[in-house]
Amino acid sequence: MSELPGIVVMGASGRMGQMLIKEVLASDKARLVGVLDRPGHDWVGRDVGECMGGQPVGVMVSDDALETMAKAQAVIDFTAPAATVDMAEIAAQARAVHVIGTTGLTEEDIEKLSLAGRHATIIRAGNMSLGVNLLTQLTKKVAAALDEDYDIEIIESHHHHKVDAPSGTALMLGEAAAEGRGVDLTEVSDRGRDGITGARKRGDIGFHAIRGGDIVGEHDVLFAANGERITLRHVASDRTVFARGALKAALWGQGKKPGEYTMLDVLGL
Ligand SMILES: NC(=O)C1=CN([C@@H]2O[C@H](COP(=O)(O)OP(=O)(O)OC[C@H]3O[C@@H](n4cnc5c(N)ncnc54)[C@H](O)[C@@H]3O)[C@@H](O)[C@H]2O)C=CC1
Ligand SMILES: O=C(O)C1=N[C@H](C(=O)O)C[C@H](O)C1
Repeated sequence: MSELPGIVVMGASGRMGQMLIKEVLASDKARLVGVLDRPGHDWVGRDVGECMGGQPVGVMVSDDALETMAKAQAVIDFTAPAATVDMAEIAAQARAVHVIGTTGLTEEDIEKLSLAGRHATIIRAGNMSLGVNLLTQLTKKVAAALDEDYDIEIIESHHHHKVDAPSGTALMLGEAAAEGRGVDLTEVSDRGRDGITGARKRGDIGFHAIRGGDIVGEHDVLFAANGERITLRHVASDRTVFARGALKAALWGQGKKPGEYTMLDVLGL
């Protein structure tokens, strides 16, 4: 039997699920041992290679997470909040690393994941790309160097299918800016202004979401003062950057102690 870590991909039919399956199948460091989709999905029971329009790969789409996870060393999960919270318990039971890319999680969801993280290895990030994780560090540094004369606004753009706002990445960047400034994001966050809002409050961090077409993911962090502006920008033009990061996280997590980790840990940033 192969010694390579066995990976399960959750949300097989999704935009990210399909990217992840291709990434794992192409890897010489991991093997695809299972794929999951939600009960009732028409891919369930069929070979995932064929579902994706190619040759069979010998891995059937399942809706039975418990059974599928028994073979796995890691599960990569880019699905929806309720599915991710349910999977956290199953991954912990299976002693598999749980790599979470799902965004739109509530505080309550995050608390449940933290409970699971007491006895499981969880790696979670609203964006798994190297570029965005580096950008969080740059954002923190710039925010620390500038005072509140510089208004911080985070502008994100995504495809028209995206269901959550602000994006997970925008929230990561907001957290980084707040940390750099030494403030609590929940106290300064100003989301999507509309109507007679009054003048901008000094020290606020603003969030704005654009949704349209097939935009993969674009994020600007604007520092605007009287007389000058700085913009830090990341543009993702291909979802492979997220899939590559997620697989790296699944491999990095092998043998790590239970706990909650981020891509900063994985990338050593
Ligand atoms: N952290 C990161 O780097 C990135 C995160 N994302 C996030 O990943 C998530 C998914 O994004 P997309 O692939 O664009 O969405 P999508 O809607 O194309 O795919 C979601 C998939 O999850 C499946 N699913 C739903 N409930 C399930 C369950 N109980 N069990 C198994 N599968 C289930 C759906 O059937 C679907 O195949 C979103 O939250 C998105 O924001 C997306 C890209 C990058
Ligand atoms: O839903 C998406 O597509 C993306 N979601 C993540 C987010 O919410 O930031 C990451 C990336 O921007 C694509």
